[in-house]
Amino acid sequence: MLKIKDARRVFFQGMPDEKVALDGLSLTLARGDFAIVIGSNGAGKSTMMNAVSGALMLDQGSIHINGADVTAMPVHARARHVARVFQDPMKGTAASMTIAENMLLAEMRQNPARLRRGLTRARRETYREHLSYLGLGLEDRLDTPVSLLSGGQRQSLSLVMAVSGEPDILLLDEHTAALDPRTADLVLNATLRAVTALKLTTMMVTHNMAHALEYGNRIIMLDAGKVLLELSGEEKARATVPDLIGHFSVKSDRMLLGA
Ligand SMILES: Nc1ncnc2c1ncn2[C@@H]1O[C@H](COP(=O)(O)OP(=O)(O)OP(=O)(O)O)[C@@H](O)[C@H]1O
Repeated sequence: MLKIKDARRVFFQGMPDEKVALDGLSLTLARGDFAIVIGSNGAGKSTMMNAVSGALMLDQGSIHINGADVTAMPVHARARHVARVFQDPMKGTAASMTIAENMLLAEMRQNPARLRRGLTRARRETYREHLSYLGLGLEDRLDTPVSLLSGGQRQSLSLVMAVSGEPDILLLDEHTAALDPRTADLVLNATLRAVTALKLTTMMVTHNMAHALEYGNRIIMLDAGKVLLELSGEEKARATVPDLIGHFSVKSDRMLLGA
Protein backbone atom coordinates (compact mmCIF):
# COMPACT_ATOMS: atom_id res chain seq x y z
CA MET A 1 0.00 0.00 0.00
CA LEU A 2 1.20 3.51 -0.83
CA LYS A 3 -0.06 6.66 0.85
CA ILE A 4 1.14 10.11 -0.18
CA LYS A 5 -0.31 12.87 2.00
CA ASP A 6 -0.17 16.62 1.31
CA ALA A 7 3.15 16.32 -0.55
CA ARG A 8 4.76 19.64 -1.35
CA ARG A 9 8.03 20.29 -3.15
CA VAL A 10 9.19 23.67 -4.41
CA PHE A 11 12.25 24.21 -6.60
CA PHE A 12 14.15 27.52 -6.45
CA GLN A 13 12.02 28.68 -3.53
CA GLY A 14 11.83 32.45 -3.21
CA MET A 15 13.63 33.01 -6.53
CA PRO A 16 12.12 34.55 -9.67
CA ASP A 17 11.94 31.12 -11.34
CA GLU A 18 10.33 29.37 -8.34
CA LYS A 19 8.54 26.16 -9.38
CA VAL A 20 5.95 24.45 -7.22
CA ALA A 21 6.34 20.89 -8.52
CA LEU A 22 4.12 19.22 -5.90
CA ASP A 23 1.39 21.34 -4.39
CA GLY A 24 -0.32 19.35 -1.66
CA LEU A 25 -0.57 16.13 -3.63
CA SER A 26 -2.41 13.30 -1.87
CA LEU A 27 -2.87 9.82 -3.22
CA THR A 28 -3.52 6.33 -1.88
CA LEU A 29 -2.90 3.07 -3.72
CA ALA A 30 -4.21 -0.20 -2.34
CA ARG A 31 -2.03 -3.29 -2.48
CA GLY A 32 -2.05 -4.65 -6.04
CA ASP A 33 -3.36 -1.42 -7.60
CA PHE A 34 -1.95 -0.72 -11.07
CA ALA A 35 -2.27 3.04 -11.51
CA ILE A 36 -1.62 4.73 -14.83
CA VAL A 37 -0.37 8.26 -14.19
CA ILE A 38 -1.05 10.89 -16.84
CA GLY A 39 -0.77 14.67 -17.01
CA SER A 40 0.69 17.46 -19.07
CA ASN A 41 4.40 18.31 -19.23
CA GLY A 42 5.47 19.77 -15.92
CA ALA A 43 2.41 18.44 -14.04
CA GLY A 44 4.66 16.82 -11.41
CA LYS A 45 4.64 13.16 -12.48
CA SER A 46 8.41 12.60 -12.36
CA THR A 47 8.72 14.66 -9.18
CA MET A 48 6.11 12.42 -7.55
CA MET A 49 8.00 9.30 -8.71
CA ASN A 50 11.26 10.79 -7.37
CA ALA A 51 9.57 11.53 -4.05
CA VAL A 52 8.23 7.97 -3.75
CA SER A 53 11.59 6.41 -4.67
CA GLY A 54 13.42 8.66 -2.20
CA ALA A 55 15.53 10.32 -4.91
CA LEU A 56 13.93 13.60 -3.82
CA MET A 57 12.88 14.67 -0.33
CA LEU A 58 9.60 16.48 0.27
CA ASP A 59 9.47 19.98 1.75
CA GLN A 60 6.21 19.01 3.46
CA GLY A 61 3.89 16.04 3.64
CA SER A 62 4.45 12.34 4.15
CA ILE A 63 4.83 9.05 2.31
CA HIS A 64 3.91 5.69 3.81
CA ILE A 65 4.61 2.31 2.24
CA ASN A 66 2.76 -0.65 3.75
CA GLY A 67 2.07 1.42 6.85
CA ALA A 68 5.71 2.44 7.43
CA ASP A 69 6.63 6.13 7.28
CA VAL A 70 9.40 6.38 4.65
CA THR A 71 9.25 10.18 4.28
CA ALA A 72 12.77 10.74 5.61
CA MET A 73 14.20 7.41 4.42
CA PRO A 74 17.07 7.87 1.92
CA VAL A 75 16.92 6.34 -1.54
CA HIS A 76 19.24 3.38 -0.80
CA ALA A 77 17.19 2.32 2.22
CA ARG A 78 13.95 2.73 0.28
CA ALA A 79 15.30 0.50 -2.49
CA ARG A 80 14.19 -2.48 -0.42
CA HIS A 81 10.61 -1.39 -0.93
CA VAL A 82 10.61 0.49 -4.23
CA ALA A 83 11.90 -0.52 -7.66
CA ARG A 84 11.94 1.77 -10.65
CA VAL A 85 12.40 1.63 -14.41
CA PHE A 86 13.34 4.93 -16.03
CA GLN A 87 12.68 6.22 -19.54
CA ASP A 88 16.37 6.14 -20.41
CA PRO A 89 17.52 2.52 -21.00
CA MET A 90 21.05 3.55 -19.96
CA LYS A 91 19.91 4.53 -16.48
CA GLY A 92 18.77 1.29 -14.87
CA THR A 93 21.79 -0.92 -15.51
CA ALA A 94 25.58 -0.81 -15.02
CA ALA A 95 27.14 -0.93 -18.51
CA SER A 96 30.55 -2.35 -17.57
CA MET A 97 29.07 -5.26 -15.63
CA THR A 98 27.63 -8.46 -17.06
CA ILE A 99 23.93 -9.35 -17.15
CA ALA A 100 24.39 -11.75 -14.22
CA GLU A 101 26.28 -9.13 -12.19
CA ASN A 102 23.53 -6.61 -12.84
CA MET A 103 20.93 -9.12 -11.65
CA LEU A 104 23.02 -9.67 -8.51
CA LEU A 105 23.20 -5.89 -7.95
CA ALA A 106 19.42 -5.69 -8.15
CA GLU A 107 19.13 -8.48 -5.59
CA MET A 108 21.60 -6.67 -3.32
CA ARG A 109 19.56 -3.48 -3.52
CA GLN A 110 16.59 -5.37 -2.16
CA ASN A 111 18.50 -7.29 0.50
CA PRO A 112 22.21 -6.45 1.01
CA ALA A 113 22.79 -9.36 3.41
CA ARG A 114 22.05 -11.88 0.67
CA LEU A 115 24.98 -10.83 -1.50
CA ARG A 116 27.62 -12.54 0.62
CA ARG A 117 27.67 -15.76 -1.37
CA GLY A 118 27.98 -14.01 -4.73
CA LEU A 119 27.04 -15.44 -8.09
CA THR A 120 26.25 -19.00 -7.07
CA ARG A 121 25.08 -21.64 -9.52
CA ALA A 122 21.61 -21.52 -7.96
CA ARG A 123 21.47 -17.76 -8.47
CA ARG A 124 22.50 -18.04 -12.11
CA GLU A 125 19.73 -20.61 -12.63
CA THR A 126 17.17 -18.25 -11.08
CA TYR A 127 18.40 -15.35 -13.24
CA ARG A 128 18.24 -17.55 -16.32
CA GLU A 129 14.65 -18.44 -15.52
CA HIS A 130 13.56 -14.84 -14.85
CA LEU A 131 15.23 -13.58 -18.05
CA SER A 132 13.71 -16.36 -20.14
CA TYR A 133 10.20 -14.88 -19.60
CA LEU A 134 11.22 -12.01 -21.90
CA GLY A 135 11.78 -14.30 -24.88
CA LEU A 136 14.86 -12.31 -25.96
CA GLY A 137 17.49 -14.99 -25.33
CA LEU A 138 19.16 -12.90 -22.60
CA GLU A 139 19.14 -15.99 -20.39
CA ASP A 140 21.88 -17.47 -22.60
CA ARG A 141 24.04 -14.34 -22.30
CA LEU A 142 24.50 -14.08 -18.54
CA ASP A 143 28.21 -13.27 -18.91
CA THR A 144 27.77 -10.64 -21.62
CA PRO A 145 28.62 -7.07 -20.57
CA VAL A 146 25.51 -4.92 -20.60
CA SER A 147 27.30 -2.36 -22.80
CA LEU A 148 26.92 -4.83 -25.70
CA LEU A 149 23.12 -4.92 -25.45
CA SER A 150 20.73 -2.77 -27.48
CA GLY A 151 18.63 -0.11 -25.75
CA GLY A 152 15.58 -2.38 -25.84
CA GLN A 153 17.49 -5.31 -24.39
CA ARG A 154 18.86 -3.09 -21.62
CA GLN A 155 15.40 -1.77 -20.82
CA SER A 156 14.06 -5.33 -20.72
CA LEU A 157 16.86 -6.26 -18.32
CA SER A 158 16.03 -3.20 -16.17
CA LEU A 159 12.44 -4.39 -16.02
CA VAL A 160 13.41 -7.93 -14.97
CA MET A 161 15.80 -6.48 -12.36
CA ALA A 162 13.04 -4.25 -11.02
CA VAL A 163 10.33 -6.91 -10.74
CA SER A 164 12.31 -9.98 -9.73
CA GLY A 165 12.63 -8.84 -6.11
CA GLU A 166 8.82 -8.40 -5.97
CA PRO A 167 9.02 -4.80 -4.67
CA ASP A 168 6.27 -3.29 -2.53
CA ILE A 169 5.98 -0.51 -5.12
CA LEU A 170 6.99 -0.60 -8.78
CA LEU A 171 7.53 2.75 -10.52
CA LEU A 172 7.56 2.87 -14.32
CA ASP A 173 8.44 6.34 -15.58
CA GLU A 174 7.56 6.36 -19.32
CA HIS A 175 9.73 3.27 -19.48
CA THR A 176 8.83 2.40 -23.08
CA ALA A 177 8.89 5.95 -24.50
CA ALA A 178 12.46 5.82 -25.80
CA LEU A 179 12.08 2.45 -27.56
CA ASP A 180 11.12 1.65 -31.15
CA PRO A 181 7.46 0.55 -31.47
CA ARG A 182 8.14 -3.18 -31.66
CA THR A 183 10.52 -3.18 -28.71
CA ALA A 184 8.19 -0.88 -26.77
CA ASP A 185 5.39 -3.43 -27.26
CA LEU A 186 7.63 -6.23 -26.14
CA VAL A 187 8.71 -4.41 -22.96
CA LEU A 188 5.15 -3.31 -22.24
CA ASN A 189 3.82 -6.85 -22.63
CA ALA A 190 6.54 -8.20 -20.36
CA THR A 191 5.61 -5.48 -17.86
CA LEU A 192 1.92 -6.40 -17.94
CA ARG A 193 2.69 -10.09 -17.48
CA ALA A 194 4.99 -9.42 -14.51
CA VAL A 195 2.69 -6.89 -12.82
CA THR A 196 -0.29 -9.25 -13.17
CA ALA A 197 1.50 -12.45 -12.20
CA LEU A 198 3.21 -10.92 -9.16
CA LYS A 199 0.26 -8.61 -8.25
CA LEU A 200 2.68 -5.69 -7.89
CA THR A 201 1.42 -2.33 -6.66
CA THR A 202 2.46 -0.22 -9.64
CA MET A 203 2.47 3.36 -10.90
CA MET A 204 3.14 3.73 -14.62
CA VAL A 205 3.59 7.19 -16.14
CA THR A 206 2.59 7.46 -19.78
CA HIS A 207 1.62 10.07 -22.35
CA ASN A 208 -0.22 7.40 -24.33
CA MET A 209 -3.93 7.84 -23.56
CA ALA A 210 -4.92 4.57 -25.25
CA HIS A 211 -2.56 2.73 -22.88
CA ALA A 212 -4.02 4.66 -19.94
CA LEU A 213 -7.47 3.34 -20.84
CA GLU A 214 -6.39 -0.16 -21.75
CA TYR A 215 -4.08 -1.01 -18.86
CA GLY A 216 -4.22 -0.88 -15.10
CA ASN A 217 -7.21 -0.57 -12.79
CA ARG A 218 -6.90 3.16 -12.09
CA ILE A 219 -6.09 6.36 -13.94
CA ILE A 220 -4.58 9.22 -11.96
CA MET A 221 -4.22 12.54 -13.71
CA LEU A 222 -1.91 15.16 -12.24
CA ASP A 223 -2.07 18.85 -12.95
CA ALA A 224 0.04 21.61 -11.41
CA GLY A 225 1.39 19.30 -8.71
CA LYS A 226 -1.95 17.88 -7.57
CA VAL A 227 -4.32 15.07 -8.49
CA LEU A 228 -6.84 16.56 -10.95
CA LEU A 229 -8.76 13.40 -11.80
CA GLU A 230 -9.03 9.80 -10.61
CA LEU A 231 -10.88 7.12 -12.55
CA SER A 232 -11.43 3.49 -11.69
CA GLY A 233 -14.01 0.74 -12.19
CA GLU A 234 -16.98 1.68 -14.37
CA GLU A 235 -15.78 5.27 -14.84
CA LYS A 236 -12.45 4.08 -16.23
CA ALA A 237 -14.17 1.46 -18.40
CA ARG A 238 -16.49 4.10 -19.90
CA ALA A 239 -13.82 6.80 -20.45
CA THR A 240 -12.54 7.52 -23.96
CA VAL A 241 -9.35 9.06 -25.32
CA PRO A 242 -11.16 12.36 -26.12
CA ASP A 243 -12.49 12.44 -22.52
CA LEU A 244 -8.96 12.22 -21.18
CA ILE A 245 -7.57 14.71 -23.68
CA GLY A 246 -10.40 17.08 -22.72
CA HIS A 247 -8.99 17.31 -19.22
CA PHE A 248 -5.62 18.38 -20.65
CA SER A 249 -7.04 20.99 -22.95
CA VAL A 250 -8.01 23.61 -20.38
CA LYS A 251 -4.46 24.00 -19.16
CA SER A 252 -2.81 23.55 -22.57
CA ASP A 253 -5.10 26.18 -24.12
CA ARG A 254 -4.26 28.54 -21.28
CA MET A 255 -0.57 27.92 -21.88
CA LEU A 256 -0.85 28.39 -25.65
CA LEU A 257 -2.63 31.68 -25.11
CA GLY A 258 0.14 32.71 -22.72
CA ALA A 259 -2.37 33.23 -19.90
N1 LIG B 1 15.39 19.32 -10.44
C1 LIG B 1 14.56 20.32 -10.74
N2 LIG B 1 14.95 21.61 -10.63
C2 LIG B 1 14.10 22.62 -10.91
N3 LIG B 1 12.83 22.45 -11.33
C3 LIG B 1 12.38 21.20 -11.47
C4 LIG B 1 13.22 20.07 -11.21
N4 LIG B 1 12.50 18.94 -11.43
C5 LIG B 1 11.28 19.35 -11.85
N5 LIG B 1 11.21 20.69 -11.86
C6 LIG B 1 10.04 21.50 -12.23
O1 LIG B 1 8.93 20.98 -11.52
C7 LIG B 1 7.78 20.92 -12.35
C8 LIG B 1 7.29 19.49 -12.43
O2 LIG B 1 8.22 18.76 -13.24
P1 LIG B 1 8.11 17.18 -13.50
O3 LIG B 1 9.36 16.76 -14.21
O4 LIG B 1 7.76 16.48 -12.24
O5 LIG B 1 6.86 17.12 -14.48
P2 LIG B 1 6.32 15.90 -15.35
O6 LIG B 1 4.86 15.84 -15.11
O7 LIG B 1 7.10 14.68 -15.06
O8 LIG B 1 6.58 16.42 -16.82
P3 LIG B 1 6.98 15.64 -18.19
O9 LIG B 1 5.71 15.04 -18.69
O10 LIG B 1 7.46 16.74 -19.06
O11 LIG B 1 8.02 14.63 -17.86
C9 LIG B 1 8.16 21.53 -13.68
O12 LIG B 1 7.81 22.89 -13.65
C10 LIG B 1 9.67 21.36 -13.71
O13 LIG B 1 10.27 22.37 -14.49
